[in-house]
Amino acid sequence: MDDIYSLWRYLQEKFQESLSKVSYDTWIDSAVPVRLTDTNIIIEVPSSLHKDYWQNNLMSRIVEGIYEFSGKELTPIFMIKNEEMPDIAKPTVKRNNSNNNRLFKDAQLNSKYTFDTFVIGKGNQMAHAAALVVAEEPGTIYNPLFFYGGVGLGKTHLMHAIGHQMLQLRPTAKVKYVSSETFANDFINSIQNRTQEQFRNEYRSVDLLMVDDIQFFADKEGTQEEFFHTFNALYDERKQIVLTSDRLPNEIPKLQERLISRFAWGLSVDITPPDLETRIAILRKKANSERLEIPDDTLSYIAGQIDSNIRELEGALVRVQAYSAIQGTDITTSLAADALKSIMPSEKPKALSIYAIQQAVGKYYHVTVEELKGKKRTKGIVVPRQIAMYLSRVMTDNSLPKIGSEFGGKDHTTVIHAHDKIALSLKKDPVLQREIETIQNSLKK
Ligand SMILES: Nc1ncnc2c1ncn2[C@@H]1O[C@H](COP(=O)(O)OP(=O)(O)OP(=O)(O)O)[C@@H](O)[C@H]1O
Repeated sequence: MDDIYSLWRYLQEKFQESLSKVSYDTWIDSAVPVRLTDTNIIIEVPSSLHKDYWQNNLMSRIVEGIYEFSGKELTPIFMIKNEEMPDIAKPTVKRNNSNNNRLFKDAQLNSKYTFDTFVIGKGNQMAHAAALVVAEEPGTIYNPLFFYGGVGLGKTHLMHAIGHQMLQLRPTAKVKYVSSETFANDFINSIQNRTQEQFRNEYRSVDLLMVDDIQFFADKEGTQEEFFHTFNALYDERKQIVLTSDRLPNEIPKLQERLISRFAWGLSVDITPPDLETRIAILRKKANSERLEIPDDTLSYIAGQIDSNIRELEGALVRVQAYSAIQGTDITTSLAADALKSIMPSEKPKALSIYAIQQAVGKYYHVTVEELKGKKRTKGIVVPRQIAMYLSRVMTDNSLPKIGSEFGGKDHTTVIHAHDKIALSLKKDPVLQREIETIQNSLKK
């Protein structure tokens, strides 16, 4: 047989003809042929999700392609990047989807949030791949699909992309996207207006239900109850459910156990902040779509300034664009530096107040600022209080006694103790790390 590369090129062409561009880019482009033996071809893929997809959906086509090219029957073995070579896992059993023949236009999708406009990077590769699987094979493999991660990292974008892709493949599908607040409001209105049946018909007849930011279900007992039944009805019918949150279900305070366990039935994928290359690629794509001429070094400069939140990154580009329009000059790195000067975070943002930190921590852990400042020593309050003290110490320039006094007149040694305790826990507790990162990001918004 010719070498592995000619074979691979042949397979690539074959897949290029038969797959959509986004599928090709996701599955084929990310795969690397590693070795050819008498009986196998070994292919490296980026994640277990890619491996599953290959095994479930592309297996017969690749075997066929190899046979066409070489006349040999080889079995592909998929190896996950950076992992030891695995056995061939058994493909997941697929179920059939029931048909739906209503045309549904009111999906509430943002036309800009598609797979085409989504830039894939290390932090979102797995989430993107899972999103594509779900759009193409709703209700079968990953149900529910749960995205979690910090603010402005593309969770909503991916959800909408799933909706668009599914409607493109099945124009009659009924797709519904709502924020968790909309779900809660619709439910409450249906009680007030005695239209509960209509509400249930609406939510339980969709093929794809996407609910954004479900951390806001915390504290809403009745809504959780209703969502539980909506979830069950859809799941039993093998309809796809996609959810997002800023944290994992078991980290959402006051979320019912039975919901937590159901959310774990499917796949939970986190989205982490993009690295520099991805940030540059996002800016470049955005600049191209807006037909902006921006030199590469300027894009790198902007991407280097804003590192945690893509929404802010886009905001920076808009700012630079506006600045250049006002000045009537081209966009250059020095112009970008001038435009962004006032929004650049300093080492320690001095404007941040202890009160703002108390509010952010209180909101996250569902305790009041009064409780944070009070003396109650229950665990649900003590830890958030210590976190708020810790953040006041590291994110502001306030003195220890000043911080103590802002926490209901506590001694400065209490603040030192809180700081040291949280700093120590942070070293070994990834959950706490993520929680604190989320709070810090919300303070930078
Ligand atoms: N990988 C990406 N490629 C291109 N644009 C992206 C990407 N990720 C995010 N964006 C853009 O960043 C902005 C913020 O993304 P999005 O609203 O999806 O974030 P989010 O994670 O849902 O945030 P929140 O938690 O605040 O709801 C959007 O304009 C989105 O299009």
